[in-house]
Amino acid sequence: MLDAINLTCIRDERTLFSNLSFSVSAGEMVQVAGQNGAGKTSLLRLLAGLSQAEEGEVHWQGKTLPRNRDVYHQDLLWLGHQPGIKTVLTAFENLSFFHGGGDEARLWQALTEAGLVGFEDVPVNQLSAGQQRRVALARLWLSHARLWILDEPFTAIDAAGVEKITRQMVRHTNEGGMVILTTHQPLALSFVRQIVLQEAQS
Ligand SMILES: Nc1ncnc2c1ncn2[C@@H]1O[C@H](COP(=O)(O)OP(=O)(O)OP(=O)(O)O)[C@@H](O)[C@H]1O
Repeated sequence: MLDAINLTCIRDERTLFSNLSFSVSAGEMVQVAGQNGAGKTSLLRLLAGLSQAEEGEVHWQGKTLPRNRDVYHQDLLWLGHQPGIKTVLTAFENLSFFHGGGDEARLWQALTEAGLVGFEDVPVNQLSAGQQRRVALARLWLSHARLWILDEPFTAIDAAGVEKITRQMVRHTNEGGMVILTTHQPLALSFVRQIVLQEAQS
């Protein structure tokens, strides 16, 4: 279980949120919502352990992130705003880099699911914006991480791609995984819990 406990986040002398507490359990999908600049990415980065809250703590399986860092890194799949891929490498090389171990069949399955077959040998910097995003998202078909934290996964993705990624997120939660995401697109899923960040205070 992930617990956010009394989180306060201040950026540029503005309090984005304060005393924010919630928990995410196995099988849950949570959407962090709010207008541009409300603090969604800032919250996701705190949850991923990439930045520190001014106050409060994030716990994974009952322990603070600093005390549980190794386990957390194994259990977490973080896909940030930036695709986080190496643009001089091909799609296939990127996926091999993230999920080495010689299981080429799984890499090909992920490339297929992500709609990248035929483009696997093209350097990523020659792919379209949506295809580059798909290289990052292909990890959703490779990862064994229990917790997925996804910042705007649908950016630059076409409608068919959005549907496919959504199905994969549902499959993950049905198997006991957890998903925390931000998206400005409506999610056609009734069971998604929303955490709405209100307008920033000055
Ligand atoms: N490292 C930083 N230094 C200074 N200000 C920051 C930093 N990171 C974020 N901010 C500010 O915090 C506010 C919230 O940013 P954040 O990216 O969390 O918003 P968001 O809700 O994800 O927005 P969007 O919907 O546009 O992606 C913004 O006003 C931003 O300028």
